[in-house]
Amino acid sequence: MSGVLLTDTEEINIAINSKTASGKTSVGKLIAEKLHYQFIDTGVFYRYLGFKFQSDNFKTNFYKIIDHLNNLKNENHLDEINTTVENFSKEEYFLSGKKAAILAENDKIREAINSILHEITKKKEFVVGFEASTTIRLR
Ligand SMILES: Nc1ncnc2c1ncn2[C@@H]1O[C@H](COP(=O)(O)OP(=O)(O)OP(=O)(O)O)[C@@H](O)[C@H]1O
Ligand SMILES: Nc1ccn([C@H]2C[C@H](O)[C@@H](COP(=O)(O)O)O2)c(=O)n1
Repeated sequence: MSGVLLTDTEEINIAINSKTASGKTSVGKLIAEKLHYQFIDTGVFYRYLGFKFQSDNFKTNFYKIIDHLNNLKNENHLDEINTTVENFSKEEYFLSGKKAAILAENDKIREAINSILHEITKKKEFVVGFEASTTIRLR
C-alpha cells in the first residue's frame, strides 16, 4: 500500500476496494480510527437488506425493497444498519449473506445502494470498503 499525505484542511473519502475476506474491514477500521474518519462496510447494506426481506419474494417485492432503500439515504440510518448486522447470530449472518448475494446481482438494487453511499459520503471523511466487483466512484 502506498502512503497518503493529508493536510488538516483536506476533506476526502478513502475507498478500499478488494475481494471478499481480504481484510477491507480490518484495515478500513484502523485507518478510520487513525484519521478520525467514519468507516462504512458496504456489505452491511446488502446483508441488512437480505435479512430484512429474507422471506419476501424478490420479484414481487422489488419496488418495496427499492422504496425501503430510498428511505435510507441518510447518515442517521447507518448506526441502525451497522447495529442490526453486528447483532446477527451466526445463522442470520449466513442466511443474510445468501440473500444479499442474490440482491447484489440486481442492477437497480446496486444503483440504489450506490446512490445511498453517494449521499452519505458527500460530507467526506469516510473510509469505505467495497467488494472488488462493485466499486463505485465516490464524489
Ligand atoms: N492482516 C491479517 N492477517 C490475518 N488475518 C486477517 C488480517 N486482516 C484480516 N484478517 C481476518 O480475515 C477475515 C476477513 O477480514 P475482514 O472482515 O477485514 O475482510 P473483508 O474484506 O472486510 O471481508 P468481507 O468482504 O467479507 O466484508 C477476518 O476474520 C479477519 O480477522
Ligand atoms: N459493495 C458490495 C458489498 C457487498 N456485496 C455483496 C457481496 C456479498 O454477496 C454480500 C455481502 O457482502 P460481505 O458482507 O460479505 O462483504 O453483498 C456487493 O455486491 N457489493
